[in-house]
Amino acid sequence: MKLNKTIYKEARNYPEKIVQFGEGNFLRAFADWTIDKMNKEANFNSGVVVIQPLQGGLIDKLNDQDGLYTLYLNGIKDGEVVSEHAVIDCVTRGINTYTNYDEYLAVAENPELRFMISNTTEAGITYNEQDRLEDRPQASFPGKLTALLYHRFKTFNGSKDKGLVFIPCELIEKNGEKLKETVLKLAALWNLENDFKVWIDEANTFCNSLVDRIVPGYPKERMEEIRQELGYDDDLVVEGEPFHLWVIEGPAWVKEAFPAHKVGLNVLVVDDMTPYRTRKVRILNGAHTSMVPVAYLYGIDTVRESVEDSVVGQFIKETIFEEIIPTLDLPREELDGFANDVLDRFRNPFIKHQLMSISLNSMSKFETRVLPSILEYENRKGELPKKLTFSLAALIAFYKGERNGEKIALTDDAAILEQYKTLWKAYEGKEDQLKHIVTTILSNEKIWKMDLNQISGLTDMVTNYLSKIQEHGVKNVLQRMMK
Ligand SMILES: NC(=O)c1ccc[n+]([C@@H]2O[C@H](COP(=O)([O-])OP(=O)(O)OC[C@H]3O[C@@H](n4cnc5c(N)ncnc54)[C@H](O)[C@@H]3O)[C@@H](O)[C@H]2O)c1
Ligand SMILES: O=P(O)(O)OC[C@@H](O)[C@@H](O)[C@H](O)[C@H](O)CO
Repeated sequence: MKLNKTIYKEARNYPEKIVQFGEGNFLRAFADWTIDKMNKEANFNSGVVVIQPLQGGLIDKLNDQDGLYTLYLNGIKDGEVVSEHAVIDCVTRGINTYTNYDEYLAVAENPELRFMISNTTEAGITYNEQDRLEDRPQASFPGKLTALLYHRFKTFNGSKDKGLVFIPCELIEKNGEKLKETVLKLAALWNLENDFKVWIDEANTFCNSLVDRIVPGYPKERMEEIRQELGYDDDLVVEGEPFHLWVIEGPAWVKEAFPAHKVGLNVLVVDDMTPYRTRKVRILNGAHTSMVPVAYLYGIDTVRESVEDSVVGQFIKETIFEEIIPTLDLPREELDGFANDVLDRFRNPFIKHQLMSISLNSMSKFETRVLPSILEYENRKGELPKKLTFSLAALIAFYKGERNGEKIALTDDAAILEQYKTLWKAYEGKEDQLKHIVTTILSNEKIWKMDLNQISGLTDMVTNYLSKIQEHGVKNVLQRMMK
């Protein structure tokens, strides 16, 4: 028996006021949970129409379940064990733009539409100059969005009260500003009239936002147990931790328009989210991204096991407290407190956060989440941080795509994977090739936005670590390093 509105009779029908790009785990466990709570406890009365940004995805499953799914929140909150689950019913329908483009465009014609929420990973908010207004659909998320907004602008003759409030959740700096800038760039590329650009600018509000909740996603291994507990089948069960924080940088009126504070949620509307963002991205995400290649090649599969392992755990703690925190400007006590909470969250006994799931697009994540700590450490101390540099070497080894003779299912940009494939193919155990691999990867300015070979000593240090990793394996090298 599959979860749907026939078996879940409590499900309500809400008017669609929110369009959401992305049907992934995070948005369902965080943004839609927030909306669901506001609907149920503050009469927010808003439904969410979900757009699948890529050709493949979960939209068919979502529609098969009438937009319903079960969310589990498991962890420790204020020292108490929390384990709760609920059916989220704010999603009205899902649309695949590749098969139902007209239905997609028609979303723009709804006068009640008020918000846009997105999470298309760090790879999503990009300018694609191949996109055209006539495409059905445009390849990129901003391309699709610009077409939708243009249709709205036309439908309502540029009416100023039909603009939207944008709250993107992608973990990139100034996500709202970047999205607006990309939409305007596409409007220029497509030669759309100036009035449209003015409408984008004046009738719409692009907020920047920062999200925080660990969402490992579909609890594959516990599904039999969960099915027994729920008494129905649900292909979209999603699991997250109770902790949540959503910092929205925007005008003060957004707080009333999106009244999550009224239902006691940790959703802040602020003038400047920079300190929150830097702290979270560098400490939490930075620790995740830097631990992945090290811990995975060490032979560990999950975050909790990594933190609890005596060697890898020590590596992670020293990385955070000795190499990341000293590069940040908030009071030390506050940073230490946040980092200790993060380590507790990583130890959440209920959650099996797979390192491989965090490894998605690790190259761009390393650039945004870890590289700034390396650069700032070097800037402040005049030397390179050893553990973060070791992690960079381990990352290059990780992209060889093999752990103990088994293939690693790498997921990243096709061009990056191709580059690694070519480089590692030419290696064939030749020591001098390692420096070539490192130099080539570090010089990829598309990834790093600079040539990392220019950082004094980095190429040699990474090559040296990579050479040791190749010869002895991460486990042996790390065990010696952490003695
Ligand atoms: N899972 C977490 O713990 C968590 C917590 C905070 C933030 N996030 C953020 O959420 C993002 C997604 O995480 P998730 O767990 O929902 O992953 P997911 O794999 O479940 O969902 C990914 C979503 O991004 C879309 N997408 C992927 N690449 C895209 C591209 N190039 N263009 C447009 N859309 C694209 C997919 O269609 C899908 O909707 C992460 O990259 C991260 O920025 C996740
Ligand atoms: O979700 P990603 O893939 O961008 O990054 C992996 C994790 O670092 C991330 O999901 C954190 O768990 C999250 O950002 C916590 O709020």
